[in-house]
Order: sequence, then C-alpha cells, then structure tokens
Amino acid sequence: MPSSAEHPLPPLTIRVKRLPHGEGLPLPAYATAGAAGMDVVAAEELDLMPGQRHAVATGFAIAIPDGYEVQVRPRSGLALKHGITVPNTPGTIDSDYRGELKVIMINHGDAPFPIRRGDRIAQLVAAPVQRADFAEVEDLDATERGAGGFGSTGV
Ligand SMILES: O=c1ccn([C@H]2C[C@H](O)[C@@H](COP(=O)(O)OP(=O)(O)OP(=O)(O)O)O2)c(=O)[nH]1
Repeated sequence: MPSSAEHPLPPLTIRVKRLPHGEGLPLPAYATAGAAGMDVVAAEELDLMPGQRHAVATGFAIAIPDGYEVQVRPRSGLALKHGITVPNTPGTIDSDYRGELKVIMINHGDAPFPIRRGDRIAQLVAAPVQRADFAEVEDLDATERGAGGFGSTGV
C-alpha cells in the first residue's frame, strides 16, 4: 500500500482566480498528506444565528477541468462541537461555473456562531463525474429486491 504521501493519482489542476475581497487569504489546501478535502476559509465575517443559513463568501472563483466537479462538504469538528454544517452537502461546483465559490452554512446549534475572515469553514473534494444517458424501455429486468426499499429489509 502506498503511504498517503505517495498518492497514486496525479493531482488535478484547477485554475483559481482570487477576487478583490479574497486578497491575503490562503487558497484551499490539504491539511495533511492523506486529507481528502482541501480546507476552505471564509472571506467575510458574520455571526450565524441559531437556525440561520448564509452563503459564505470565499473570495475566489475556479475553473474545474471538464469531466470533474468539486464537492463542498462540512467539517466534522464544526458539526460536532457547534452544530454548524452545510445543508446542501455535498454542494456541487459545476465545471462550467465561473462565479464566486460560496459555502452555504447553517447553524443547527443553540448559540450564535462567529465566522471570521480566514476561519476554515468547510472542505472541498475534487471528484470525477460519470455522465449518463437514459435509455427508455418498456420493462426493467427483475431483481431480488424488486420495488422494496426504504427499510424493506428490516432494521
Ligand atoms: O455550495 C455551493 C453550491 C453551488 N455553488 C455554485 C456552483 C454551482 O456550479 C452553482 C449552481 O449550483 P447548483 O447546481 O447546486 O444550484 P441550483 O440550485 O441547481 O442552481 P442553478 O440553476 O444555478 O444550477 O452554484 C456554490 O458556490 N456553492
């Protein structure tokens, strides 16, 4: 098994454009050699009130290569300690999106949560996208599961 420092796949290069309000902030980066997600920091300040949602500015825009996406995921520490999460997780950044990347955050906790410029608020995971076509048919092949779902196999 390769160690995490010898990742088997070459890195994907994503072009990034810093926006004026992103000046001076670190770009998304992996915290450890084996981290799946790049920590992304806030480019604005607010106190997120209990129950409040906000699309937090990151101060940059990206151009993802065709065939890939970037997923916006919560940080488990913020979720566990403060109830702060990403309601649309995994947020989808399309390869043709050129606007500012924003992190939608919600406060499920019971106290206001301060977001300060430079705070690590979420993580970004780059992933390949399998596109699909639908082929319309009259009948689908039979399976053991059939139409059973939503707990049909028991607890
Ligand atoms: O957490 C997110 C989710 C999305 N986006 C941006 C990038 C994405 O490419 C675009 C559209 O996202 P999505 O397809 O999820 O939004 P939609 O509600 O379907 O809107 P649209 O009609 O613009 O596609 O918004 C973000 O910056 N952060």
